[in-house]
Amino acid sequence: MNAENSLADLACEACRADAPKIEGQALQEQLKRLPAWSLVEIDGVKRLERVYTFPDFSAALDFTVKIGELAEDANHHPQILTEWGKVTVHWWTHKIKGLHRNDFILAARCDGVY
Ligand SMILES: C[C@H](O)[C@H](O)[C@H]1CNC2=NC(N)=NC(=O)C2=N1
Repeated sequence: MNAENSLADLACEACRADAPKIEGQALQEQLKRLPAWSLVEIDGVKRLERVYTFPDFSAALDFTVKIGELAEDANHHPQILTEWGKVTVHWWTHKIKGLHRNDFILAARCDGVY
């Protein structure tokens, strides 16, 4: 069982506006558990990013629906860009304008349905 799978199995917690952001060394440690993901910063907000590739638009759309369903199940939602052959997913926690443990859990769950 690799670290990524155990990450996907963790429970998401209801995120509060005063929840601590994951930053610094803790952020680097969590990133190691998501080798296919990158850390990006857009408009001053750190996010997790992965680009998934597919044979066509239909497969990309099917994956998009799966991501939407796991997001709804967790009440934690990504930004998704769906294109022909590509789905770009960004995770961050809007309430804290940064990264929360939930974002790492959901990113791992996305990998689980890819
Ligand atoms: C009211 C609802 O629970 C909140 O707006 C949830 C919905 N999904 C969410 N998703 C993400 N990524 N961040 C949030 O802060 C967030 N908040």
